[in-house]
Amino acid sequence: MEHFYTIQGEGYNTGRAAYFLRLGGCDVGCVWCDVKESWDAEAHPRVAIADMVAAVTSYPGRNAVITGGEPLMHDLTQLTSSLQEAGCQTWIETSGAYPLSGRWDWICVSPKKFKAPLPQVLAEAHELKVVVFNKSDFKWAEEHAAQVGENCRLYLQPEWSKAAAITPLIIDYVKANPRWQVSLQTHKYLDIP
Ligand SMILES: C[S@@+](CC[C@H](N)C(=O)[O-])C[C@H]1O[C@@H](n2cnc3c(N)ncnc32)[C@H](O)[C@@H]1O
Ligand SMILES: Nc1nc2[nH]cc(C(=O)O)c2c(=O)[nH]1
Ligand code: SF4
Ligand SMILES: [Mg+2]
Repeated sequence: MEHFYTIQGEGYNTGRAAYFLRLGGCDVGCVWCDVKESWDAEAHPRVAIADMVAAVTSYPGRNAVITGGEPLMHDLTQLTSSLQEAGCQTWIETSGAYPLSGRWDWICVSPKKFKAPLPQVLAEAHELKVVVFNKSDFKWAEEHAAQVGENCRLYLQPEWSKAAAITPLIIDYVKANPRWQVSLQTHKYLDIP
């Protein structure tokens, strides 16, 4: 759908330069999704893997973030192999609703109520990033934290349109439950892509 070189704004790798490859197509249907224009895969042109890799390596950073849309609706085996052969780290942003394909250096799973994550994907996550939309989401976050591996990092991220009200609740929750960390969509505060 689009690709751009920027700073990873969210989660464990916040602040690091990364090239984002946003793949079209998602049927998860989050009411608050901040990229609804990505949902219809047919609305976006197909791009050859070699061209994606060339775009990534035309910048000095060597971190490639595959996001979407829901990137695991595509078979990512060839794309991730090609990126790694070109010397890139492969990071994914996924809801976990589809089976994992591809080879990954960092897997961020952001589970959704609208289409449940698969247990196998949660088990592989390096990072669990739960978007908090209302108070009941803290309990829901804990239910998913029980399904990840013991070294998985745990993040709570305010839903953007409710950030003013929700961020103070997240701060209190993390102070009381310190295995969780705060994740903000820092690129939106920085006004970068
Ligand atoms: C647009 S999604 C694309 C990748 C994948 N479909 C997913 O949901 O993880 C990228 C990240 O943005 C988060 N996100 C989307 N809309 C958001 C919003 N309104 N506020 C906060 N985070 C949001 C998602 O939870 C996910 O972690
Ligand atoms: N800067 C920046 N960081 C991000 N982290 C996850 C994003 C995404 O939409 O997947 C995203 C994004 O869209 N921009
Ligand atoms: S799974 Fe990701 S891309 Fe799909 S609707 Fe939800 S936030 Fe948007
Ligand atoms: Mg985004």
